[in-house]
Amino acid sequence: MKTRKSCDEEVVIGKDNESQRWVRLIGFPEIIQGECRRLYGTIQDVTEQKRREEALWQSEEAFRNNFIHAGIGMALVATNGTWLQVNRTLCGMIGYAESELMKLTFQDITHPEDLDNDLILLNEVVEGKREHYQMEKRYFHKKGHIVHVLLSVSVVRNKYQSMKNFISQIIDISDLHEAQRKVTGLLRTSKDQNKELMKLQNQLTKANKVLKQENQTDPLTGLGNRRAFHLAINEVLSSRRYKPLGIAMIDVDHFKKYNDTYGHLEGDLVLKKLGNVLRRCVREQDTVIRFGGEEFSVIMPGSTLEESRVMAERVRQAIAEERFPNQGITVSIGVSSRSGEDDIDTLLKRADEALYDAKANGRNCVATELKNPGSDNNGS
Ligand SMILES: Nc1nc2c(ncn2[C@@H]2O[C@H](COP(=O)(O)OP(=O)(O)OP(=O)(O)O)[C@@H](O)[C@H]2O)c(=O)[nH]1
Repeated sequence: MKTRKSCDEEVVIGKDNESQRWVRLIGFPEIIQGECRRLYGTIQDVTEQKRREEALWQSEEAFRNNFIHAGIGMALVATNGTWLQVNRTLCGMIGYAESELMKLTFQDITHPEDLDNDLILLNEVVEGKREHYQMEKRYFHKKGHIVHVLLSVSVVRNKYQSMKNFISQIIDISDLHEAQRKVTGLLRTSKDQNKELMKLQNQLTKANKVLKQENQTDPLTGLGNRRAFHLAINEVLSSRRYKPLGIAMIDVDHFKKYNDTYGHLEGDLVLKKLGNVLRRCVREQDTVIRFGGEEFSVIMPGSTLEESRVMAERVRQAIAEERFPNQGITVSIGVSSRSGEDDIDTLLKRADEALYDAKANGRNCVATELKNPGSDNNGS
């Protein structure tokens, strides 16, 4: 009233915090003869509006503080890629001063191999297909080296929902990337080493197999040797499949004389050929062994004494009918068959005794074990 001017002010009324309110005072003085006689005006309660403004200010202040002091890189980026605002962490991460970075776009410092993917995703945000995207990408540091980052981009809109710019959060994952690279390298190396190890192991297994084979094979005839005989017998005895087990011991007749007459090498040829005849005569489940010298053996799983005798007779006949160089060859055969829980030695001893009998009976014949003649095991 004293100044005689109109007023428009916002003031606080009320005594304490709880009752205090903001009001807007608008007044016009009525001046008559230079004197202010009356005052027209309005008083509007603007407390809510004031509170909203305060909340907005506080939220902006919080965002600003977060942005500036964030431990990760943060930037506001224009839709054309220009940096609008960057924080200190981002500048430190890629080695640029704030003023230098503001003259660039994100495209300028992005690795060319990552740029297309980044632009595709950004475009999807511009087209409204997505509000946000995240990707791993590479920036070039000002000094030229690569910085691996995890980038998260969100759109910032104005109050009319139009796109204003983008806000980017950028985390330096170079250390993680390096660790990953080392782990991958180590895995590859250990994979290569494993491969090499497997190869060596395979070679070793093959070599062992060959060695084992050689260890159990008679080099002259290619038949199993005495070692193979014991392994084969043990295998049969440990299996419950075949209860009866026939053994034939086969010995060449007058072989000394053959050797003396035609020479040892010719004798070898006879032994070789005998091996082939034996192989030809036996069944699939039987095993032919060169027991030693001019002595062979046939293991007949599942064969009773009589079945073994029949088999032995077939062998004897086949050999007697076979054409050998120089002269015909005959063999004497002793047969035994497992009865009860006979062990190998007992079985062999009985077959040997039968062989002795065959020789004594004039050779070129088959004799069966004499002991326990009634023990022909029929497998039941
Ligand atoms: N060529 C050759 N002869 C062998 C081999 N092993 C053993 N002999 C011979 O086989 C002969 C066996 O002779 P003997 O044990 O007297 O028996 P045999 O002359 O066959 O007489 P009987 O068995 O009684 O019919 C010996 O002359 C041995 O040298 C071999 O690998 N090669």
